[in-house]
Amino acid sequence: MGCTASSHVLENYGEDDPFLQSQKANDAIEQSLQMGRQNDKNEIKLLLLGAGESGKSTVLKQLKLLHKGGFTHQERLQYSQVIWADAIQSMKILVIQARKMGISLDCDDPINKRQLFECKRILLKAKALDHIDAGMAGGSDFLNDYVLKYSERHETKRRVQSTGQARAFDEDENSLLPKDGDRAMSGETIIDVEYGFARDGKLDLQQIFQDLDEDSDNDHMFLKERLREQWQQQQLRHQQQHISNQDIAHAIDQLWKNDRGLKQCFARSNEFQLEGSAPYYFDNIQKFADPQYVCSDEDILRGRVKTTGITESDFNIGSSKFKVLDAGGQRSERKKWIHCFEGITAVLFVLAMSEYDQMLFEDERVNRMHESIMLFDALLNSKWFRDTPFILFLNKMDIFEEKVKKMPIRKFFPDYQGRVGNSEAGVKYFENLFLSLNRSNNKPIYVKRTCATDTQNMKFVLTAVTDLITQQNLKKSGII
Ligand SMILES: Nc1nc2c(ncn2[C@@H]2O[C@H](COP(=O)(O)OP(=O)(O)OP(=O)(O)O)[C@@H](O)[C@H]2O)c(=O)[nH]1
Ligand SMILES: [Mg+2]
Repeated sequence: MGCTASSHVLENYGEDDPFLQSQKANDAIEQSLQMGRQNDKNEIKLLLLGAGESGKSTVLKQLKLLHKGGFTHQERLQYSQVIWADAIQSMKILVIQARKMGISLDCDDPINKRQLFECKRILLKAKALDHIDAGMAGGSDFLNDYVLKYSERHETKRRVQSTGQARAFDEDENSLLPKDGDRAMSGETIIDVEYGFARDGKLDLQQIFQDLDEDSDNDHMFLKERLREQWQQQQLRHQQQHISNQDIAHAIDQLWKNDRGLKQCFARSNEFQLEGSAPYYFDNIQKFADPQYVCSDEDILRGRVKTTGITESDFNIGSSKFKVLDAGGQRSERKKWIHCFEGITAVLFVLAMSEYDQMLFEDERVNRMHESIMLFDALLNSKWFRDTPFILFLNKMDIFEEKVKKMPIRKFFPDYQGRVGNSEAGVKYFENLFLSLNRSNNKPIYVKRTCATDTQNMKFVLTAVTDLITQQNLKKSGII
């Protein structure tokens, strides 16, 4: 109506009349709004969902490699810091867990395995934060995550932070309000208990002892003892020889290659929390030790930076515009999911197939595969996605295929009838289990087997998936 009326009225005005000028401006704005609405309608919104560590961000990284020319220099520098710190901490975890599990280590033998004993001494003395640029690694986000991951003291906190419920996500808007367990860690004293670091990088042992003394938990006796040792060591610290990155890399390399106990411990790493890419870090430890090292594409795909919140990335794929939303998958992140549920063209659910024998990082009482089943069920049958197609990525197939040879699926899923070691039977079992959760007759689920760290595999899969979604979208909007 505005258009006809205004063109009729306009005939009575000269070109430079202020009224005419303002009408023209209004028309232009209206036209651009309409175009915007049209573009929004044509834009494909793809939402990446799944449990923490399943590989969502790795899928997004592959999309960036395929359609955005790859990673920035800044990202490459960030990952070289993060990976070096994770490599040091992951090897320490193996030593500590081996002791907890009663596995005897070659490196604990100062007489017959003198060299390995010395390597272990160097490793345990090294403080990862001393050897990286924490600012470049991601600043306070990195430090928060680091403490949560590597302080024994935070095992219970992880659970509290995750809200402790087996809930998938909050369908109820009211439940989006912060709860007791949601307190951000940033307001608290951040101390890496094991290595005695306060947030500002200074040792705050007095505070640590105070915290531990208040805590009557006997589990902390071991920790207290270790802290006392650390404290004594700190007194000597300035007189001690500086440990170089090369010393640490050499120690990790030797321990990884030659300590039989550490190998046994690694074989049981489903019983504790260890970075999935730790073997990759250890195999390539020399390059990560170089402070000038700039990460390759493969390093970035293997590296792990937990997603906090929801990130949006735009891609032009063929003649379509894609907006890809990547959501953090850990429990504490899921309350944010509901904010991006509207107007989604397709949900891409990433499942880590290899994690059928592992427990959640957020709650070590819960099996990761069970968590994914519960999550997929809740999302697939939610009111938000009644008419939304789902794509299910059976991810981490490379690890799964190796793992099924040694770790029987039936141990964790008693109704599994397939042969031990038969990966095809295992994949079919989990695929059918997930497909059986679909309570709608007309909602398609497309399944793809993936190894998100493999660029060749992902190029093939992602091309097929983006083609499929584009076709579906064109059909839905009546264009074809
Ligand atoms: N071997 C192997 N590693 C994988 C695969 N997919 C992902 N990873 C690794 O798994 C780790 C976690 O991957 P992310 O992509 O960060 O997981 P995420 O789902 O985004 O995790 P959140 O952000 O916490 O929700 C990274 O170290 C990846 O390199 C895979 O198919 N094979
Ligand atoms: Mg992520």
